[in-house]
Amino acid sequence: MDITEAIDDSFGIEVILSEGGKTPPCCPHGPALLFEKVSKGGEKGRRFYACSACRDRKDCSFFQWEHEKVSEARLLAREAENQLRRPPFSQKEYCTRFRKFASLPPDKKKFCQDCQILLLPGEHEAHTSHKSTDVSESQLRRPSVLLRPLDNKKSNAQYLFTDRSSHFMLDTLAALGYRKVLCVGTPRLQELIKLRNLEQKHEPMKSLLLDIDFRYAQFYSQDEFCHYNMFNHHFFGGEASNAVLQAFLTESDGDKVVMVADPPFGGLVKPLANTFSLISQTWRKLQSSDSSNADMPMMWIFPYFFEPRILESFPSFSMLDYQVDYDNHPLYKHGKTGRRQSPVRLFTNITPRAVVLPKEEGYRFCSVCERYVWSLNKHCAKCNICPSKDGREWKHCSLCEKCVKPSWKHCQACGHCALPLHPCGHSPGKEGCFCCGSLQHKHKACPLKDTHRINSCRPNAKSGAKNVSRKPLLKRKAKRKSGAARRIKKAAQSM
Ligand SMILES: C[S@@+](CC[C@H](N)C(=O)[O-])C[C@H]1O[C@@H](n2cnc3c(N)ncnc32)[C@H](O)[C@@H]1O
Ligand SMILES: [Zn+2]
Ligand SMILES: [Zn+2]
Ligand SMILES: [Zn+2]
Ligand SMILES: [Zn+2]
Ligand SMILES: [Zn+2]
Ligand SMILES: [Zn+2]
Repeated sequence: MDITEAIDDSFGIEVILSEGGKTPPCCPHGPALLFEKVSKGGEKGRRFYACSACRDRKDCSFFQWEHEKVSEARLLAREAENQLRRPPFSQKEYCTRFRKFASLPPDKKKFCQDCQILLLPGEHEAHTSHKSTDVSESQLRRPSVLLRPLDNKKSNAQYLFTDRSSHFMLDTLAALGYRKVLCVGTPRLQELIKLRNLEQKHEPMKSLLLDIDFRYAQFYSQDEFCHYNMFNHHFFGGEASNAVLQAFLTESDGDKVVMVADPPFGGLVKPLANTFSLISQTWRKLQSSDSSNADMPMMWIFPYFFEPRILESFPSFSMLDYQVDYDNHPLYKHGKTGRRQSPVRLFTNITPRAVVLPKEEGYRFCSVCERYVWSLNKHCAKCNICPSKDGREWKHCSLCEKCVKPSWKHCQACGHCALPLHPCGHSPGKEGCFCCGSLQHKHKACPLKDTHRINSCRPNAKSGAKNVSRKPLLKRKAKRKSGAARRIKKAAQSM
């Protein structure tokens, strides 16, 4: 039995976080997450453990029923597999290697494209049949350019910030007085911070990168990089890495710290929120007593249609109108220049009016909402908000008494606004409640609403809950959208 079979006949999957003190089994990505099947009637199904980080079982096939007895032989095989998938060097060894590499003459500085590793002199021979390239000083300072972005659509596609977006974020954080940036899954931001320090034009900033991609370990010292899984707050380097985080979060000499996280798109909100809360708690414990109630300043970069779910976990967060865009993503471009506007936004507990969005890019300040908004996001006097979420100009419907997407029309039969081609008359929706499957009510009225909170409530039967990828969502007219893509698109439409 594997995860696909386990969820094949199911209606939905829910993540169960920390119930009691049971230690979860480990896959190569650290402690597995506990999931629960939810069937159409809303009955709870069997619980099982699966990998926290991989949404494709080709990347990690770990599966175990909650109360399954696992034989000694299987445990040993598992441990062997976990060992096999560890990085070839420890962080300390990577640092020593880097120092050696940096001191090599320019013509000896080689990088193996196939193995994605910096080569030391004695190692060239073993890579002669591989494609290797020279590494310049400036390339060594830009690992996110040197390394091939991971493009595994299902588990870990690496989308790197454009200069526009990364400079905007860094300038904003610097202007707000932050001197330490905890970079969770944001290697390009960390790189920019280090480059900026070299210019010696600004007050120096410190950064610590936490990322699952251990190729980055080659370029950073032990207090600059930790091999980390943000879905279970797992440090592959154990206690030593945890100590690095603690030291970083300690605000000595008034160095204010902020976290910036850009998780993979299909990442489950609930475990991510749990991780960010744990980081905030660690930060709080390290503060002087006067900030014992404060929350750690955070920016969580995620698509706008996850707003309800993020706010459910972090009610003090606001979604900003700023459109984050990516270099290696042709469709996720800013405003008018790209084929589409990027749906990726900043969610933050920093006061929105303090985050000044650039006027020259088309943002303006709304004095009523006290935040910067996108030019097409016009303030509605009736709703008394700037209502647009997706960057388009929304319009007020007096019957619904709220602003709706420009493409929506008020439907008399349904009694609310919807896309002109919606499955009309099937109120509360042809597919009923997306939480428990009942056709009698909508999610809002679902009696199980508070018990069934998962990122994407209902997986497509075949593709499974974990098949959430970043790319398919972007292809508006993809021939056949994955279950996840359909779901996320639906989430976007229902907003
Ligand atoms: C969408 S990319 C964001 C990159 C960012 N925009 C930048 O330019 O620096 C997601 C990042 O999270 C990392 N990542 C993916 N899964 C992760 C996990 N389970 N734990 C920690 N990091 C992860 C990836 O290696 C990648 O660097
Ligand atoms: Zn795994
Ligand atoms: Zn090689
Ligand atoms: Zn407004
Ligand atoms: Zn309105
Ligand atoms: Zn309406
Ligand atoms: Zn209708």
